[in-house]
Formats: sequence, C-alpha cells, structure tokens
Amino acid sequence: MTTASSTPGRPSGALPDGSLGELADDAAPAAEHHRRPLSFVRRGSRLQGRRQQAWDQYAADFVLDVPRREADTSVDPDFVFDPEAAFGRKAPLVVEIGSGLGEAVCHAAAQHPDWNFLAVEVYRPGLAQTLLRIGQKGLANVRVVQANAAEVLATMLPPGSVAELWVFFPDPWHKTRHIKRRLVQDSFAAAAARVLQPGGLWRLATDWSSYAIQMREVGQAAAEFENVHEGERAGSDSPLTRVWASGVEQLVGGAPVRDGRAPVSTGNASADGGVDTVGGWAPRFEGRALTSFEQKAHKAGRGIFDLTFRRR
Ligand SMILES: C[S@@+](CC[C@H](N)C(=O)[O-])C[C@H]1O[C@@H](n2cnc3c(N)ncnc32)[C@H](O)[C@@H]1O
Repeated sequence: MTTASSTPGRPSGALPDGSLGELADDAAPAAEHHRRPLSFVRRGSRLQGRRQQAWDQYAADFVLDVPRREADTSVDPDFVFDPEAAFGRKAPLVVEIGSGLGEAVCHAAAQHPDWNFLAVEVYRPGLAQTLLRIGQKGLANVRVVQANAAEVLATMLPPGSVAELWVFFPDPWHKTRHIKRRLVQDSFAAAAARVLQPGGLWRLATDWSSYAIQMREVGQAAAEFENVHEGERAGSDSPLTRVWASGVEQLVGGAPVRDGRAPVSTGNASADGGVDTVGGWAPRFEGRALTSFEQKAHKAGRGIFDLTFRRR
C-alpha cells in the first residue's frame, strides 16, 4: 500500500480558502449529492511534529491509496475496496465513519484482534493521530482512508461487506440553515444498507437531541433496518425526556439563550409536553471508548443518545 495523496486538492465549488461557503451545497445538482462534501468544511491538512513522524512511518502500511475523482477526499466511483487484500485475511469488517482522532477505532481494534477495522475520516491530522495510536498499540488490524464517507458507502465498499458500521458524534450542524449538511439522513441510510451484511449492525451516538431524533427517524423509516431496541427507554427512562427536562440545550456556549434567539437544539417541544413516548434508545455501547468529544459532552452536562439498527 502506498500513502494517500499528500497534496491537498480543492473540491469543485470550493472557495479559495478551501471552505465550501454557504451556497456551495445549494448549488449542487441533486445527482451529485452523494459526492458533495456536505457534512464537513475543509480544515487545515498540515502535519507537524509527532503526527508528521507517524504519517511518515506508518502511512505506507495503513493508509489506503485510493484513486481520486476531483478532490483529495473524493473516491473514484470505479474503485472497489478489497478488504481481504488490504488486511491480508478474511475477518468481520467494522467501519467507523468520521473516526476523528482514532480513539474509538483503535481501542476497539485492540480489544478485537480477530476483526478488521476501517477508519474513514476527511481530516488528515486526525488520521495522522490515528496512525500514531496504531503504532503505539502495535495494531495490525486497522486501515485508514482519507475520504468522504458518502462516497465510501456509495461505491467504494462492496455490497454486504460490512459487519458493523459506526457513526459516533457526527458534526451536529445544529443551526436550522445547516441541518441539510448532517451526515445521517435518508440517503445515508440507503448507502449504509448497501454495505451492511444481513444481520449487520449500524451503531450511532450523538449528544444533540435534535440530531438524535433525526437519527431515530431516519433509521426507523428505512425498510432495510429494524431498531434493535424498539420502544425501549421511553417516558421517564428516555434520555430525551431527561434532556428536555434539564434544559441543558437551552444554553449557547454555557449561557442562557438570549431573547428572540432559537435554542441550540431544535425540535425540543413535543405535543405531550416534553415526554418522549417513543423511546427506541440503545444502552451506551460498551465497545465505544470514551472519546474526547464524549468527555466534553459529559462535562457540559449534555445527554448522550445511542441507537442500534440491524440490517434485515
Ligand atoms: C465531531 S467529530 C467526532 C469524531 C469521533 N467520532 C469522536 O467521537 O471522537 C466528527 C468527525 O467526522 C468527520 N467527518 C465529517 N463529515 C465527514 C465525511 N463526510 N466523511 C468522513 N468524515 C467526516 C469530521 O472531520 C470529524 O473528525
């Protein structure tokens, strides 16, 4: 395996600073939807110090060299990943989308040396940090790819090749005008269904109630999935009821919402006055390491929502 391209490209439609700007996704034709980098804005890809060293030392063995289409995070739609060739063995494949600094994927890979793990992330410093962890832990069962998850799911992964798909703390895009950028929406569920094997699990977690509700709706609306915890943790046992009652999401940056301004999270009101009668929440996934994102959420007193859907 060779390293992924180290020359940052620019997605078509991107601004000179590499960001997509406010109008870029509005301008995208519908057919191009899955390959538009809607869910992320480009951040610096420069590596320094230990991260650069880790990249130099480990990228050749652990970073997938995928053919690109237009940007350094795109994947040529004709490219199909061969897990057996990449890992040198046949084993259940776990794919983590938006793996960040690699905390969850590397922890799980150390716990399950008999499984293969693929970390999908657009942020190069995050991947370099993941390589650092791979090296420190001496892991042989992790590969990483710098790529837009939507394309990985739509074309790169073979159908039915994934045993578990993980999406932990995806960017919440909580402002109403940004909600369309969220990763987990109907098109994502269809792509997840394509890659998961029958009986395979799609695990999700978020600390944003409005995203949690959206995830629950997306999963329950997809005919290919069943909620493993249908109806569980409803009413006073629901993390949603607790968050609604706590008012924690009525804060912006720790301060109360100013008059006339929308609360951070939308959709907080329900017809029955703030009790979640639907439920369907999973217990906290014990295989998920406590990432820095989740720690920050705990510190701020935010609720954590877990969901698990099974591919029919
Ligand atoms: C809030 S962070 C959470 C990281 C990690 N899952 C955790 O719990 O610590 C979300 C991550 O998703 C990545 N991301 C966002 N959109 C993505 C996409 N379309 N494809 C791949 N990664 C994406 C971001 O770069 C970011 O690192």
